[in-house]
Order: sequence, then C-alpha cells, then structure tokens
Amino acid sequence: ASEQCGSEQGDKPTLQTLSEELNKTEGLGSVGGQACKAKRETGDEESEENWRIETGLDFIRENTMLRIDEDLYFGLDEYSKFRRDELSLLELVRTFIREVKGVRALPLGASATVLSGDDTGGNKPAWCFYPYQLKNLAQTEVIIYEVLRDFYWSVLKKERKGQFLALDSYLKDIEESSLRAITYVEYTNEKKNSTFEDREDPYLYIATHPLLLYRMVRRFAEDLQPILLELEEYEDLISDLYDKANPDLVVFPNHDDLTDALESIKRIQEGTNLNTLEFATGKMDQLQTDIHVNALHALEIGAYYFTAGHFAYAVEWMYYALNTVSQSSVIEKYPIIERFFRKSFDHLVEVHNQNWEPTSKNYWNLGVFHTKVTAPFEPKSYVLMRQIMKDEAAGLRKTLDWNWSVNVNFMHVCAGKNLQTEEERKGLKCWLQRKHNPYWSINPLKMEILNRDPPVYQIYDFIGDKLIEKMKKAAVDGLERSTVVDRNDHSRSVVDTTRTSSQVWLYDDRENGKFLLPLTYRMELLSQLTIAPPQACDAYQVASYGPSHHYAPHIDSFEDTRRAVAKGNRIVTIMGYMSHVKAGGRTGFPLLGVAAEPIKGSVVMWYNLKKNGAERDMRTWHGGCPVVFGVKWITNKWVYYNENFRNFPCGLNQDE
Ligand SMILES: O=C(O)CCC(=O)C(=O)O
Ligand SMILES: [Fe+2]
Repeated sequence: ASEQCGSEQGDKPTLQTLSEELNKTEGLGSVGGQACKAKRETGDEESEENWRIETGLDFIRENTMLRIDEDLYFGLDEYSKFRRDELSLLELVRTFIREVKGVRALPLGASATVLSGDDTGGNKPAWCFYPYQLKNLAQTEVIIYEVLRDFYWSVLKKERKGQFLALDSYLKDIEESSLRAITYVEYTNEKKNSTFEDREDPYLYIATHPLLLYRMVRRFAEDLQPILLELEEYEDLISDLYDKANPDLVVFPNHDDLTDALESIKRIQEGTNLNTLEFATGKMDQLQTDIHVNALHALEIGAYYFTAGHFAYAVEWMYYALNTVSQSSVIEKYPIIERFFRKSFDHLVEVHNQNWEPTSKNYWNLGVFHTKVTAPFEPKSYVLMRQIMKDEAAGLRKTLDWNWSVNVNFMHVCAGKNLQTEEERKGLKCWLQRKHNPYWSINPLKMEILNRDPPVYQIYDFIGDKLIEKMKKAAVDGLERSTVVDRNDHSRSVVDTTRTSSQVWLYDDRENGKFLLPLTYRMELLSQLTIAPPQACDAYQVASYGPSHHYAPHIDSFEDTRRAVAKGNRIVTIMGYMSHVKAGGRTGFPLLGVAAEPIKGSVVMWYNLKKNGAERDMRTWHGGCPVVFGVKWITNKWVYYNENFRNFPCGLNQDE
C-alpha cells in the first residue's frame, strides 16, 4: 500500500514529495502506510492529489519570507547573521524547518490562544516530569488528529485548494510516529493475548519513548497553533475540536517544553553513551524500536547540541541529518535544501575544531571528539573524548575525592559496561540463601553479590507483583518533584537538576500503610537489622522516573549529621525496583565500576557508612542512571545506625 502511495506522485518531484522524503529514514522502510490509508478511506482523492501538491508549492513560494528558489540563495542573510551570533542557529534551523513544512511562523506578539486551553502561565507543570499527564496529552493529540484529518479531507481540499501543506505534514508526522506506535502496541497486545491488566498502554508508550515524546511536544509547540490560527474562521471546526479535545483540562506544551524535550534527548544520550546513528533510528540500550527521527528533527537536535556546547554530538547529529537528506532523490530538484544542511554541518565542524584543544584542559571539555575533524568526515574514525578516557577514568576509580572520572565512570556503568578488575570480580556469584533464619529454608533468598568490598547485594523476587501494584496505587496521586539537600544550607531541601524524579512517602506505621509491614519484616530478616521502629528508619520513599529522569551520583548518608541527630546516620540502603524499565534506569556505582539492573521485584542493598557508624563510606557513591525509555519505579528504605549499633557489624552475611 505504501508503494502505491509513492507512485501516486509520479516521478515529478514536488515539495510534497520533498517533505515526504525528508520524513523518511534510511533502512526503515516506507513510513507512508498510514497516510495512504487515510487517503483511501476518503475515496476518490487520488486524482485530486496533484493540484494539491502543485498549488501548495506555489503557495509557499508566494507567501513565505524565505524563498525556496534556486536563484535566491536560501537563508543566506540569515545564515551570515548566525555566524555573528552563534546562539541563533537553533532559531535559524527552526525557521528553515517551518519553511520546508509550510508552517507559517506565528506573527510576532500573537498569543496562540485558538486552542491553548487554560493559560496557567508560570504555574504550568513542566511536562517532562509527569509521564502520566503526558499520556493524557498523547491521547488528546490523537483526538485532535482525527478531527483535523476528517476536516482536511471533507472540507478543506474543496474550498482552499492546496494551501495546507502545513496541515498535511502535521498529519503525516503524527501518522508516522504516534499512530505507528499505537498500531505496534495494539498488535503486540493482541499477539500476546494480553489480559486487561497486562495490556501495554499505547499512550504511555508514546509518553515514555524519548523520540515520540520529542516529536509530540514539537508538534504542539511548533506546528499546531499556526495551523489552527489559519483555520480560525472555520468556527464549526474549532468548536468541534474544543468539545472533543477539551483543552481546558489539558495544558498544551509550549516552546519551553520543546527545549525540555531536546534537553531530555541530550541527557539520555550523554548519560548512557548512546550511539547517535542508533539512537536516531530508535535503538536504545539493546532495544530496537521502530521509531525514528527524520532529517529535519536531526537538524534541530544537532543545533540544540551546538547551543548546549556539546560540539561532537552536534556534528554527529548534523551529519546524520545531512546524510539522510542527501539520499533523498528530490534533492536533485532542490539542491538548495541540501546546501542548507551542508552549510550548517560545515559550520559545526568549524566550531568543534575551534573548541578543540590538545591540552589537559580537555579533561574538562568532554564534549568534543578525540581529535580535530578533517574533511571528509567519516563518523567511524572519530571517538568521543570521554570514550577515549574510559580506561584512564577507570584507573581513577579508587580515588575517593570527587574528580572528573566519576562522571565518566558513571556514564559507562549506566551504559551497562562493567569496569571491575578481574581481582574485584573474583568471588562474585549468585546463590540461594537458606541460612540465618528458618523462614529462608523453605523460601530461600535469590542472592547475587555485585561487589565484595564494600558489599553490594541484589536479591531477586523480593517484593511480589501484587504488593508492588498496591504501592504504586497508594503513591501515584501523591507524587511530587524530588528534592536534594541544599548545598549552601544543609537544613534545606531544594529542587535541582541533579535529581529529576518525582516521589512520595508511604508510612507502614500509619493505618493506610499497614500493608507494607510484611515487607519491612522481610527486610529485617534479610539484613538482620532493626528496621520497623520509626526511629530506626525513614518511611518508604517511592519514586518514579520518566525518560531522562535521573539521580546524579551521591551518598545516601548525610554529610551534615545534624540532619539525623536522634537516629544516627543512614547506615544501610535497601532499594527495591517496582518496575521493569524498557531501556536505561540502572543504579550505577561509579567508584565500584558496576551497576545493578532494574529488575522488577528485586532489591539492592549496600552500606552508606563505615562499620564504626560515624564516617561516610565514600566508596558507595551511586546514582539512578537516566531512564531512556519507559517508566522506572523504585522504593527506598533507609536504615539508621543508632537502633542497630549493637547488632553491628554482624551485618550482612558475615560468613560470605
Ligand atoms: O534510582 C536509583 O536507581 C537510585 C536512587 C537513589 O540512589 C536514591 O533515591 O537515593
Ligand atoms: Fe541514593
């Protein structure tokens, strides 16, 4: 069916085919299937296809600021402007993308209120922190899509021929991303014969896939409002949209959210060392998804990396964009387009090289390649500086002072690399533990030791699925953005980019938390520590992470013991995984060179203090690696020293 779609265009390249081509990615097959279906449903559209394309092109030529024209060099003036003011590359790229897609920029000062719902201004939630709200947004968008698609084919094409290239490319963008994902999820649900409970939610899939999320947020921030402004006169349409999409209940993402989405992509890629080509084509940490970004997206992502000062990734994304666009046949007809990509690419290479210094300073500039870039760029010959420093960083693991190597090692363990030496790996094993308590003899613990000194254990099947569901249910409505101890004032907690999860506390000593007590007792048996009394622990902290959310390396014990005078400090952490994570989300120990895999139902246990209970054990620096795809749920149980100093240091498996 998709071939048919292509052949409708004949071999005459048009702007329509151009944006179709730009939307394709090498090796992933045609993405036009859904679009074809939409067209077929409306019956006799094929014959009318051509006028739409032709007049669409004319419309663009006549009405846009920057002309796509052989004689008038595209964006040359703009281009020379950005060379003086480098930060505007991103804006220039956005202008270019609008141009190609036929999206008119909103008039300056226009507040796009056609369908913006409640304007909660500064109180608007940051979208990226709420996968469950984003899920609703994905659902709303599909409703908007359906209304606009029907309107497009039933009304618009008859009245205003060809003026709506922007709407056309908007509909296509949804079809090849969100709708494609929904089809995929529904298909797998069906194939797996999923019951109601374990059906995967297609909208949550969209809300937690970093590329789908970026594409959706981008459509809201860039594409939808200008389209709606142009359709304002169709009052029936607008009120239909208003009724169905209920914008008063949903706050739509804006440009700040688009920046957040781009920042998320950056955090994910940097934090888990994803290869650019693989990431762009939907591969994340072993998992291949059938979702990708197109040349225009890659162009924007490259420009964002440039703005953020990470020049190596900027060059890689721009190279991907250029390469994708160069393979498009319509480029022969519009070489001007390719020239824009090439100019941008050349510029990024130049800036990369300006920022590359062959001195030890590079230890602080991890955003460049190991060497300057020379033409022709061959991505395989260039290695990221941080990659090159992997061995050196691993060698510095035992240095307990904070230094540059911690972040590099954290990134590598987050990517699933094991940095432990042969010596350190000796004696690491899995076993069934039946000792220490009769309870375990009939129901042995599935133990694994991840590190011997200091000991880090992972214990599998420790929290049952039913209990996990109960915990999530009790937690989900109370989730709030996590905080960290204020660096300047240790008595305060503050919101910070080093910890981007949301969280809530559940109390097993309160009426509505009693269901947690069996878990607490199980933890006592496991650790041979006193945990249940409130003075021996903190309540259960339940935390949830969406894509890009992380917790940078830290130690769970307090630096300032005034935070915990009565209880003593946090001696042991027992952290449970309450979900599988599709990609990413490990718990990394950069100084130990190892990470725990987020396996639902397992708990990880380690020390935060030395055995004397007074000093922090600096070796158990750890952090929550960025979630790449999916949602990660954890629960923390922190155990305090004073209630436990008597039975210490018998601690964990003293006979191991
Ligand atoms: O999310 C993780 O894997 C680690 C969380 C953590 O270290 C904490 O909450 O203290
Ligand atoms: Fe922690």
